[in-house]
Amino acid sequence: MSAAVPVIPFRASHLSTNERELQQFLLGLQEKSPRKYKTQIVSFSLQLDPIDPLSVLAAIARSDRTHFYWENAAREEAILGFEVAKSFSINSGDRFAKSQKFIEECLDRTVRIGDLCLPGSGPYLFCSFTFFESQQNDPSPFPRATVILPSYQIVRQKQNCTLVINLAIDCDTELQDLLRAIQNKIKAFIQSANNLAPNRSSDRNQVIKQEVTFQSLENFRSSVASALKSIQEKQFSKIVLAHALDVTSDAPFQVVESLNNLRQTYPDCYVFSLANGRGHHFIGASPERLLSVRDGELITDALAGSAPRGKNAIEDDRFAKKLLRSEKEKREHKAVTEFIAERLSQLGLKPQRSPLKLLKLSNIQHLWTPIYAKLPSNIHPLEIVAKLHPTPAVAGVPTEIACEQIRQYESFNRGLYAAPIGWINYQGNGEFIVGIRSASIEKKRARLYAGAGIVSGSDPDKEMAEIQLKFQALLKALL
Ligand SMILES: C=C(O[C@@H]1C=C(C(=O)O)C=C[C@H]1O)C(=O)O
Repeated sequence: MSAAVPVIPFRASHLSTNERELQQFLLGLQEKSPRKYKTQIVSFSLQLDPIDPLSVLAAIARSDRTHFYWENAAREEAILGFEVAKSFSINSGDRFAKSQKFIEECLDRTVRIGDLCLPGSGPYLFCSFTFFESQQNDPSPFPRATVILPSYQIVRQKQNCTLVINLAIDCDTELQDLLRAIQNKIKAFIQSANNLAPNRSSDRNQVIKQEVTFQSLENFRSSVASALKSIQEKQFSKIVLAHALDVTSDAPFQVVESLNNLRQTYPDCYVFSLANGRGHHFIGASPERLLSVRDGELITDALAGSAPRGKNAIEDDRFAKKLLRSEKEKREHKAVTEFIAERLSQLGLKPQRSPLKLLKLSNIQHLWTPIYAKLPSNIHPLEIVAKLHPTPAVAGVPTEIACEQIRQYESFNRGLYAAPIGWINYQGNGEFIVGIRSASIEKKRARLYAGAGIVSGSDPDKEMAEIQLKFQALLKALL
């Protein structure tokens, strides 16, 4: 559907002055509504004075409100979507193809108005998928596939902010009431979104830390030892085993404060939060990009092989050199690069690998190979997600056997841990990360996840130290 352009209040602060024109436009749309769809969507992009989307989240967050938050502090990019204009979720098979169909249909029924030259303008659809297509243990609070077109979306790119309002309109929609309600809501969240303080209450930190014991990690160590035996017997060559750490606090966890901590400590990671509107959150700071598509350029990261950061530059350099030279770590890493390159080639793409480098985060460093490819417009980002997930960075080699074994070894449901989470916009650009370094949160309870890749030559004690390091970093951010 082509984008019609009415008289437009391009700035959110001027919305009320142009209310009548906007209402006329929507009325015309309502009257001429094509019969193909009962409900049409109007996606309205406006310039917003610079605002921190996390402070808007602080202002609007409520346990019954769905949201999607995404930030890469180093790139000075943040995206917030909240409330639901249109959504799709399934718990059955073929989830990537069905999600793609929903997105295509949703965009087909959307009329885009406003200033579409603004960065981050037009509708974005937010997606999450569980690690496994079928869940065995307790059901996850997040379905196996969820796609949401939010009612409100704020995108910040450096100092530019864009507000997108997505309105679902059918012949019964009372336009005047709808427009008034929107204006009141926008006024309210802009007014109450103050800058966030740079955080941290050390008392709370104490409370949580005291309750956490790492005893259960013994099970992790014995799983690693047993997996190593199977690797020796050549049942598989790599497996990524994870552990879930349950933490309770005497007060509800503060999601926005935790996100604020995460973005300050991990500016190079993707900080994210998903709220399902029923009190469950999934948050984290992931260093691993499953894919990024911008104007026909695809980037995906092979990230596997780890070492701690040193206490000073000399020690750090020693750890880095050891990591870059380690045959075992390089084997673990190669399993991922080869898998990604092969899967992209199966889609007819020509992947180009960058030379091996290090990704240094504040607590850990990883072997990292960015992989690039030109992406023709007939390949949807979700087709790539379907092809790549799960990579050997979070599952193993061969994939199917590793996944079967993961189910045997891990007594918890992975849910969204290590699973694809991301967004796709109307231009076909999008980004997905792998949901690692993450926690699911419900009121006073949090479940933290951490995993490590096991190959021949892995040492159970070192793998245990690696996941302990990952847990400690997350615990610190949760306050
Ligand atoms: C599985 C996780 O991380 C993965 C495992 C890594 C490793 O074992 O070296 C490194 C990066 C990630 O691909 C996790 O953090 O939970």
